[in-house]
Amino acid sequence: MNLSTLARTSLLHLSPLRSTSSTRDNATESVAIEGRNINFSVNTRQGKMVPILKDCSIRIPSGQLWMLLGPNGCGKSTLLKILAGLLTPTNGALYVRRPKSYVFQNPDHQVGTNLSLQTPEASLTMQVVMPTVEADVAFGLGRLNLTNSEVRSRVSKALEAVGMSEYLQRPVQTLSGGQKQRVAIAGALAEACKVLLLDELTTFLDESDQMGVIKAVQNLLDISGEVTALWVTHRLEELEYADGAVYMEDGRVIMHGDAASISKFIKAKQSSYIDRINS
Ligand SMILES: Nc1ncnc2c1ncn2[C@@H]1O[C@H](COP(=O)(O)OP(=O)(O)OP(=O)(O)O)[C@@H](O)[C@H]1O
Repeated sequence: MNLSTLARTSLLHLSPLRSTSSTRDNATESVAIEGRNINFSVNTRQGKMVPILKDCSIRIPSGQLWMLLGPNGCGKSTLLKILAGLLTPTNGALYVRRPKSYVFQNPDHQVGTNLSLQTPEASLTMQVVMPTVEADVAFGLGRLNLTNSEVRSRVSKALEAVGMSEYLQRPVQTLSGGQKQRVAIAGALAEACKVLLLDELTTFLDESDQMGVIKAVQNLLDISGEVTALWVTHRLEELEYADGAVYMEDGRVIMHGDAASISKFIKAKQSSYIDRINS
């Protein structure tokens, strides 16, 4: 999205909040992600303001895996990019625990890339080919002033958390799509990232790679107890791995809460749509 097309913004930064809901055993009571009445509009070339997000509010407890679902074009990626700090909302209030990391949809745009660009809101990564998985995960640590043994320890723990320890010396370009996604997540973890914003990671993956990535994310949340993940997906079946979910339509948050209720709600909508087109 072209930043020059953004409308004037009025963004309030929230302080860390407390939550009363918690479904993962080791979750704390604190909130890792909160957005209140987030609006986002773009100006078209004809000078018309087009609303993309309309009064979106979400609240995600720390230590949990939540999924963000909805039809094509409903605003999922836009909301995720706002949470990542890559886009600025037109107005609303926002809190996202730091450090936070946005992982791209296409693994080839993420792994072997890692040329970091820091903005006040987020870090962006650009493509530079790294020879091995170890070098790739370690790359972002270069700016942290760590000793070699600290770097090795962080890389090894991060790769262990995503089940990729045995790939340490593998050239990145020989990995499958799902393995590249897991290495990208390990890179964020090695930098002690507390919030993972994951944009349709499983879109380009086959079923076994898809499961590998979901399990890796679940595993690292279980191990750390303090990493929170928000996962954008189209796949309803992935909801069974989530602690909670947000369902959007036409730029609005329609439903927000436990994954089972949202799954039921979406299935009911789908079957009523199928009934309508069959009648
Ligand atoms: N710069 C822009 N100018 C005009 N419209 C835009 C711009 N960027 C995004 N949009 C529109 O905003 C809407 C939301 O886009 P977004 O990519 O957030 O949707 P999404 O739910 O992630 O879609 P998908 O599931 O297809 O990836 C879409 O209708 C898109 O066409």
